[in-house]
Amino acid sequence: MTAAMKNEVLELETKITSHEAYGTAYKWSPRDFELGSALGQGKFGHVHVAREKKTGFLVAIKTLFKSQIVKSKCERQVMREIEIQSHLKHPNILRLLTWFHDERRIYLVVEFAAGGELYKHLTNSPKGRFPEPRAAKYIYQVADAVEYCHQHHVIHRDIKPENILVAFNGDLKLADFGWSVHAPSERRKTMCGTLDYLPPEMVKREVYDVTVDHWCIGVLLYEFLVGKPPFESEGQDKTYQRIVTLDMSFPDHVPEGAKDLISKLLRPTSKERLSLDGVKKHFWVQQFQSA
Ligand SMILES: Nc1ncnc2c1ncn2[C@@H]1O[C@H](COP(=O)(O)OP(=O)(O)OP(=O)(O)O)[C@@H](O)[C@H]1O
Repeated sequence: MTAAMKNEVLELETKITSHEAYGTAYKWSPRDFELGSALGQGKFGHVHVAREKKTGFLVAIKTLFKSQIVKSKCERQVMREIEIQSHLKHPNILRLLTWFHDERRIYLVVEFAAGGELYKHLTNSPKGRFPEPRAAKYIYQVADAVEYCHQHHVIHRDIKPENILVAFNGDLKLADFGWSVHAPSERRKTMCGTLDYLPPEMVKREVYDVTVDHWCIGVLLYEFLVGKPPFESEGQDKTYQRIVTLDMSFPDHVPEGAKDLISKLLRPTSKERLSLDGVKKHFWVQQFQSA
């Protein structure tokens, strides 16, 4: 993206978030957006690409039906997701630009990630895995985004390829804060997240802290390079068993540097896990940063 384009995007983004184009008291409504094609189906409604009429700025609009939220007793979870996401401003975190609601629906106006789900990029790659430089670049961006979350006392808790989107310039955008929490020093486990990405302390329903995300980044990197997560098994019990005993192995093609990094993240106890700054500075990640 050229500097001029970057400025333009920034300017339009500011207009939308500050309501500058309309004045600060402006109340957004669906009439301000021209709805385009469907991007996907969410739990409580649909996601569409849309154009803000006055600025022409492309966004994604996620519509949530209030009745469905109430029926699933997810009011608090949805409000927490909105609350958390509206405060996070980082280049690798999907921006919630603004939101509004009417009698039946909540509309979330979010940054448009033209590349779609990272999961699809992974499955469409040759052999279902990413080449080393791409995996290293991605893991740096995820580590940077998650480090920012932790600095703002937010634990994501559900990092996986399905919850990461790709922007039009190829940068990653961490999304789906549905399971994230404001992090006190320690929390007691509530069962959530994908089995394959659960750390041992969550499997054992013990207290956990921000380093659950460090573990997930280790699983993510393994999946980037191997094409499947390290503890994937036939049944749920077997997956749990493999997680708590750290029963994993690397195929021959995984480079030594990446093995070293994954092993430093997939450690049984939280204190042993490499810091996120350590991930960004790891020699295997660093060697691809200028590439
Ligand atoms: N900002 C966006 N830009 C591009 N595509 C998007 C965007 N937001 C969502 N999508 C697409 O719409 C799909 C559904 O959205 P999303 O995952 O946010 O819904 P959800 O309610 O969280 O569903 P689930 O939790 O089941 O994934 C995504 O998988 C993605 O393909």
